Amino acid sequence: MSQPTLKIVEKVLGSKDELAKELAQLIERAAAEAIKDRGLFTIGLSGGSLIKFVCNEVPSITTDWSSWRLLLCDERMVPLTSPDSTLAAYIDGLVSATPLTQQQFLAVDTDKTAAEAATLYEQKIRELCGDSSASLPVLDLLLLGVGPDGHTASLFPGHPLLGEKTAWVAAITDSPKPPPSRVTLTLPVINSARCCVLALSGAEKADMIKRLRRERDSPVCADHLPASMVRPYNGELVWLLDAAAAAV
Ligand SMILES: O=C1O[C@H](COP(=O)(O)O)[C@@H](O)[C@H](O)[C@H]1O
Repeated sequence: MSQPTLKIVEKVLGSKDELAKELAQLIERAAAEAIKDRGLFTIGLSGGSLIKFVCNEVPSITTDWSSWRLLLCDERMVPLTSPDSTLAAYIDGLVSATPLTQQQFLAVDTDKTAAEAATLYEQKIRELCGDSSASLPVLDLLLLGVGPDGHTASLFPGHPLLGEKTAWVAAITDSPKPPPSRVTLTLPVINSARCCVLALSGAEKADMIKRLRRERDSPVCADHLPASMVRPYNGELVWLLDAAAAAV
């Protein structure tokens, strides 16, 4: 059976700073559209290098901040005091620099087991979406990073979680990248979003990106890297690369 066509936009920016500015403009547009159409903007944030891109440029955009609801594409099971906490990094970078409040962020309960936290996080997203019986949520915008191994969120190459079909949020306790215990949005949730942005930067990722491009442009297969399984067929997939990452 042939796969539906995926709408892909790929942009190569000269530097990491330009990438951050492009990303901020995209977020500004997505927020304006979501708020106009639905009165709320739901945005999923990832950790790692993406945090700086978002925190450096997003505070200068024009938006109705009170209509934002921010969740995490994945979170490490560490307390907010840990330097590994993705939520803490965003609170630190965004709450003092914008009118956003900490209550607008959907926190993962990192004091629970990963399995309990995943169940609770799914409930929180169901409440946010206002439809407790929906089969999948339609989040406005997911910002995803890609690790040098091709992982995205906390979905790692060859991991059984890539086959998850029904849960919205899953626990992982054997992450190959530390810390080992995390929760993550699953592929069905990621691929139901209105827009997924992959932010790809750094020369160390260039070889992996060549492989990702090939995989992205061919039918999905079980041995593909997790980042090339990001295919929001009912929305749009945006790749933002800096020149070093895009080098062929
Ligand atoms: O561990 C993680 O890594 C990925 C990629 O991080 P990067 O620093 O290589 O960009 C990140 O997207 C994910 O959210 C995070 O938990």
